[in-house]
Parts: sequence; C-alpha cells; structure tokens
Amino acid sequence: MENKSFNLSLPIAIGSDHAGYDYKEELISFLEAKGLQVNDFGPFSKDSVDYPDFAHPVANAVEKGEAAFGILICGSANGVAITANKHQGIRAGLSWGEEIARLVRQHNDANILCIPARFVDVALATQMTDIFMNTEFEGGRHANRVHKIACS
Ligand SMILES: O=C(CO)[C@H](O)[C@H](O)[C@H](O)COP(=O)(O)O
Repeated sequence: MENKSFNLSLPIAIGSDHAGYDYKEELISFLEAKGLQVNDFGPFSKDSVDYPDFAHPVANAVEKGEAAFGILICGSANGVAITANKHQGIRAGLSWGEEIARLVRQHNDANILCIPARFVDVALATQMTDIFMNTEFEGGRHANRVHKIACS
C-alpha cells in the first residue's frame, strides 16, 4: 500500500493500559482489515496495569525504526504521551478530534498518536487513526520548529 506519510511496509506499534484495552483491540482489527501489520505490545487483558510498561516498548520500537508509527491509548492519553515523549526520537501527540489528528501530523510530524479512551468514542478513535496515518507533515515553517524540539 502506498503511503507518503509512513512506511507501511513496517508494522504499526500499538499499546495501551487497561483503560485503552478495548480500543486497542478495535484499532488492531481496523488496521489488520486494511492489510497492515500490527505489533501489539499489550496489555493482553483488561486487568489494571501501569501505562509506562506499555508506552516505553511502543516508543522504543518507533524510535529504533522498527515500526512505521505508534498508537498509544489510555484513559486521558496524558500518561502514555508523557512517557513516550521521554524518548529522544519520539513526538507523541494527543488527539481528541479529527482536525487535531490531522494537525498533529501536518504541523508537528508526530510519530505516535495518543488517544484518550475515556473521552472519545471508538468510532472517533478509528477515524483519528485513519487520518493520522494518511496525513503528511507539511514541512516549511514547521520543519525548523520541529527540529528545535529535540534537545541535545
Ligand atoms: O493518563 C493516564 C494516567 O496518567 C490514564 O488516564 C490512565 O488510564 C488512568 O490514570 C487509569 O486510571 P485507573 O483509575 O487506574 O483506571
């Protein structure tokens, strides 16, 4: 499948906590139905867990270039976003609407989409995922800003 935004010959890395578990399963089905490969970093049940245990492995996979991009889901999306953004090569952005999902790619070149499962329905989560993975970074004035995010 041709995609100018991400190399979709690589798997998509996904992870959540218990609050995002059901959405993770739905998004995996959605992506696999499109013929995409998904690497599920867990959890594998709805038992209460700690989101960093799943956000760090997803961030590592994206950072190492082993995944096309990442998707992280928890209750508010803040925990997974804060965790993933500890990684130098990660730009993890929260999204709660279609336009935000587009902007986080166009303006911020995000490589992980963070979804707040307790604040959006699963249909919107799916639509945001579709928009995110099919939207290109605009570059231009945004390129220097994104470049300045990384500290040395
Ligand atoms: O961002 C989060 C934590 O900072 C997430 O919303 C978690 O899913 C949430 O904190 C889980 O809460 P719970 O009461 O343990 O279900």
